[in-house]
Amino acid sequence: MLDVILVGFMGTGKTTVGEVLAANFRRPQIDLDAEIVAAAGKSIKQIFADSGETAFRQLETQVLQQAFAKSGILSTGGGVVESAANRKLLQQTSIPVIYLQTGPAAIFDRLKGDDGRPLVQQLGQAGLRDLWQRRAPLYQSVATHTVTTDARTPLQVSQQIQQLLSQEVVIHEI
Ligand SMILES: Nc1ncnc2c1ncn2[C@@H]1O[C@H](COP(=O)(O)OP(=O)(O)O)[C@@H](O)[C@H]1O
Ligand SMILES: O=C(O)C1=C[C@@H](OP(=O)(O)O)[C@@H](O)[C@H](O)C1
Ligand SMILES: [Mg+2]
Repeated sequence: MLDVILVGFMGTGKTTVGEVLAANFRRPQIDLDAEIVAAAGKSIKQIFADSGETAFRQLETQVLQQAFAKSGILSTGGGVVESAANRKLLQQTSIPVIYLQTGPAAIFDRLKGDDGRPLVQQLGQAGLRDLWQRRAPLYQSVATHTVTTDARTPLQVSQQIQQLLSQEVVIHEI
């Protein structure tokens, strides 16, 4: 069974924090982007270039569905909430869904030199901000908890998630 699912915009730290949590809990990390790359046999940039975003989203939904049969820490990609079917899966699960929330300025700062995210290049800073505004309520709609990351290191974010998860267990035990 999955322990926790991380959602949030690009650059909020889902992959990095997922790695820390996986190491701390001694659990596997499942990163949807890595699963997509493995399934397609090419990079995300190349999938977007060869087949377009729609094809990428289809693969993303497939690997999300498959991930629910696995164990560990699930790091999603920022666009996973674009699909209503994906949102339904995330809303219906009993697994905690943590929204890593970071403001657009900090996100752009983290990603401006990044070459692996096609949408960062396509949209630029203003376009990313618009996408952030449009997606923010979608992340809220699937999340059981929200953790802000602007002024926190990945280690601090992980510690806060661990604290939330330990409270979660206590609540279930009561
Ligand atoms: N809390 C944080 N503070 C500062 N930089 C961060 C933080 N979390 C992640 N980063 C950096 O932001 C970039 C994107 O992180 P990543 O984990 O790939 O995000 P995501 O998977 O959400 O897109 C990386 O360079 C990472 O080191
Ligand atoms: O937000 C998005 O639409 C995307 C986010 C990326 O994952 P990260 O959120 O891990 O960067 C990756 O799936 C792809 O570049 C598209
Ligand atoms: Mg990631």
